[in-house]
Amino acid sequence: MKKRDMNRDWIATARTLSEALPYLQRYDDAIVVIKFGGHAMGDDDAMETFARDIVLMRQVGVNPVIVHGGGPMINEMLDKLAIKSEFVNGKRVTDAATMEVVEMVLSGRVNKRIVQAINAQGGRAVGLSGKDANLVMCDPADPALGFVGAPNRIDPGILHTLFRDDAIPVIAPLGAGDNGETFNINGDTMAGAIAAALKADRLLLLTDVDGVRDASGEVVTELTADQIRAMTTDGTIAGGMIPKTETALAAIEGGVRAVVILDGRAPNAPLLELFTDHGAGSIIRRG
Ligand SMILES: Nc1ncnc2c1ncn2[C@@H]1O[C@H](COP(=O)(O)OP(=O)(O)O)[C@@H](O)[C@H]1O
Ligand SMILES: CC(=O)N[C@@H](CCC(=O)OP(=O)(O)O)C(=O)O
Repeated sequence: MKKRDMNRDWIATARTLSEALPYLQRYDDAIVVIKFGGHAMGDDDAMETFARDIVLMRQVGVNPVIVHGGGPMINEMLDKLAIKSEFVNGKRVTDAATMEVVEMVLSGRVNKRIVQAINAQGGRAVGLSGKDANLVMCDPADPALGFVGAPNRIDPGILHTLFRDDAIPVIAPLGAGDNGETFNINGDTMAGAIAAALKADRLLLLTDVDGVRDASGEVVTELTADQIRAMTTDGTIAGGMIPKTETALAAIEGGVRAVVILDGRAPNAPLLELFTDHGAGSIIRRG
């Protein structure tokens, strides 16, 4: 069995504290940005487990930052309102009416659900979007996509303030434009941009597969930038995995130490990744 695939259930393994200590020390005061995608969110039990993991991370000295998605929840609300929606290269074409719904669902329902789940586990989560404290300013990504934003200026000051106050930032992927517009940002893009601005120690992209798979379907546990480019060119990396691997490369380029693509539905996935030798998913390292 490959190292990173081994025994996923770390909690059940009943490690002794002395075994766990080196990992805890390694991540003391580390900044770990976690992208929590709509497909990874699952039911209330999955949300509770995720929230418990995040609170534990904070308790052992990590500074977690959650950047969430919510694509499926936006789709559901657009359907109810009979607003049609389409994606181009993994990004939602966003007109003014769609933008209103996107903001309502992400900043309202999804953001507050995560905040509440973390706080119910004893954490101090604070919900915000890229519009708060000028965290993320955007340019239009592409005129054909409407109000889809490309982050151009990030001011992570508010996040450092929250770290000092023992709070856990939970960020909805929206940004502000220079002319008062609201922009919709792909969750992976947002997480990568924030991780780069913070020069994070780790960016965890939680998704609904156990890592990046090769042509034979095996998870590649360690990936290089060259491998990613080759696998994208030959079509092995496709669909929703393209924005993730692109985000990973951009984040590494921007100063993030390592990016991991892993299954957010697996119990305790973020803890397994940080606090075991075998880790979880596919890792892309800087340098
Ligand atoms: N090489 C690959 N390895 C793993 N998943 C891949 C690969 N190529 C494409 N995919 C697809 O990418 C999906 C993950 O992207 P997406 O559905 O957008 O995730 P999320 O909603 O979590 O952001 C996987 O479920 C899988 O169908
Ligand atoms: C521009 C763009 O596509 N924005 C996304 C934002 C939410 C998101 O990224 O959600 P997941 O991570 O759950 O896919 C959208 O409108 O769906």
